[in-house]
Amino acid sequence: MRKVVSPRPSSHSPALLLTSLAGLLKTWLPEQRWFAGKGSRVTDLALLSVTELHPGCLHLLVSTRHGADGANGPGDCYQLLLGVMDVLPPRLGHARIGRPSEGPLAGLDVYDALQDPRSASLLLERLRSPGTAGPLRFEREERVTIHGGLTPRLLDAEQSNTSVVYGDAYILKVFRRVQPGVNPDLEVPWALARQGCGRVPGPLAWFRTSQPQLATLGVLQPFLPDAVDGWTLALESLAKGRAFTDEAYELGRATAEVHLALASAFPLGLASGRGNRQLAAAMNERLVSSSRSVPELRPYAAGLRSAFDALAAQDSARPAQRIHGDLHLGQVLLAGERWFVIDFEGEPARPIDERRQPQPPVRDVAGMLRSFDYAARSRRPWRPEWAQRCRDAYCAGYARASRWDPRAEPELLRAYETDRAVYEALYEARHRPDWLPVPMAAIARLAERAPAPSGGGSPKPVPSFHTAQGG
Ligand SMILES: Nc1ncnc2c1ncn2[C@@H]1O[C@H](COP(=O)(O)OP(=O)(O)O)[C@@H](O)[C@H]1O
Ligand SMILES: O=P(O)(O)O[C@H]1O[C@H](CO)[C@@H](O[C@H]2O[C@H](CO)[C@@H](O)[C@H](O)[C@H]2O)[C@H](O)[C@H]1O
Repeated sequence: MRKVVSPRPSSHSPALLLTSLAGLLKTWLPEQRWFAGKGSRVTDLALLSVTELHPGCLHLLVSTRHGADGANGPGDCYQLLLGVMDVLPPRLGHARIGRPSEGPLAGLDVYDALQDPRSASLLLERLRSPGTAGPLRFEREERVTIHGGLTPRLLDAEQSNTSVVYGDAYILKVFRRVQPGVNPDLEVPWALARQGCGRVPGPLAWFRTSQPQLATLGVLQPFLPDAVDGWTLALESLAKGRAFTDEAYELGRATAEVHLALASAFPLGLASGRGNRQLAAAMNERLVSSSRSVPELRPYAAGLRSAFDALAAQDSARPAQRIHGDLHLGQVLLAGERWFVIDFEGEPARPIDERRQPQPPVRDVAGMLRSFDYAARSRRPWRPEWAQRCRDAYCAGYARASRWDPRAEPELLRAYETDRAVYEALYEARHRPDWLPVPMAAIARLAERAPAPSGGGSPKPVPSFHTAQGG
């Protein structure tokens, strides 16, 4: 008979458990979408904490170094929930990580417990009743009812984290790459909910660890059951040859409303401390460090720098505030006729302290403008005019709600779009190498192009994503 095995962490030291798990995890981790080291070998792996969540389910924080980091890189921390059984039933076959040949778990099946409905349900129960488990602490909003007994399903989305949907009521995002500090995806929606901002689903419950340092591990939010994300809608509009300008306009308005709420909820930045020269210098530094990992960027470095130089040459200092930090079409959901903004984590590769710094809101605007370009370029025929119309509508909607039209400052937009495209090139090289041609097409254009007065202009044709892939 199959049985659930309970490898009690108290009886097996992390060092001993590692003898069972190191080999398996070194193979499994690089295959995961959320692992920041696609295609490179995990060179070092250590267990930072091990907690038994329930019999047969271990909560692990592991630190890894992979080939792309180099042997002396800082390493990354990942959150894993591992199930252990003597024989995995076929219904969980897809979740199998492997069977260790040595150590305390030798001969047992180890699997990704988030894909096991039983473990996912028990996690919801933990979140419903505040308390601790070793270094883990589960907390929740006191004033809301969180229902139990809902059927869990793993979200089948291309994600940086792993999300479980319970019934049609809640969505739990389990952060995979964990960094010390309060995750902005808890901090920001929590603060916006207190502002009464109706554009963001507010957190209902969350869990964190105190070891090896304080870090947010997961957030439960209301699930918007009929919502469709902006990326899906944009691709649909392209496929059907439909305009997306009404949606883009409303999205611009929603972005500006969220920015206004963020400006009230958090302290504003010192504009003088983030003058244009400093902003441009930081962008240039990111270009230099990204070019180390993405050699494809190197031929364009001088041209890209000219975008940052143009920003540095401007006199006015930039007002700064908390922003979304990684705004794109996949981070907005249309429910009925209303846009919601989700995923305030910021750019997941950056340190949390940096992501929490006030920034000029144009950074989010640039992220969304780049996203229209991504959508237009992700299928054939490439539709630059579709992206241009979306840009104009989005900026007009933004101007309507905020009284600032991003198109009025083309140098500013070019610098921020360039910075975003450099980030995207690094992101794609690490996570989805097949997609690298998409930001690279923009890199080629931004490196050559002086900004057009409307912030638009006809980009030079470059191979589309599918052409680049040979599709
Ligand atoms: N509150 C929600 N209601 C409905 N769907 C959601 C909600 N939050 C997230 N999603 C879905 O989950 C996907 C991934 O969420 P996201 O927070 O962007 O995770 P990640 O950071 O892992 O990419 C979204 O694209 C969306 O489809
Ligand atoms: O996982 P997150 O949503 O936190 O964001 C990361 O992954 C995104 C891809 O899923 C990536 O976005 C890039 O690709 C999108 C299309 O898949 C496109 O809409 C965005 O404009 C483009 O930046 C994002 O950069 C990354 O942080």
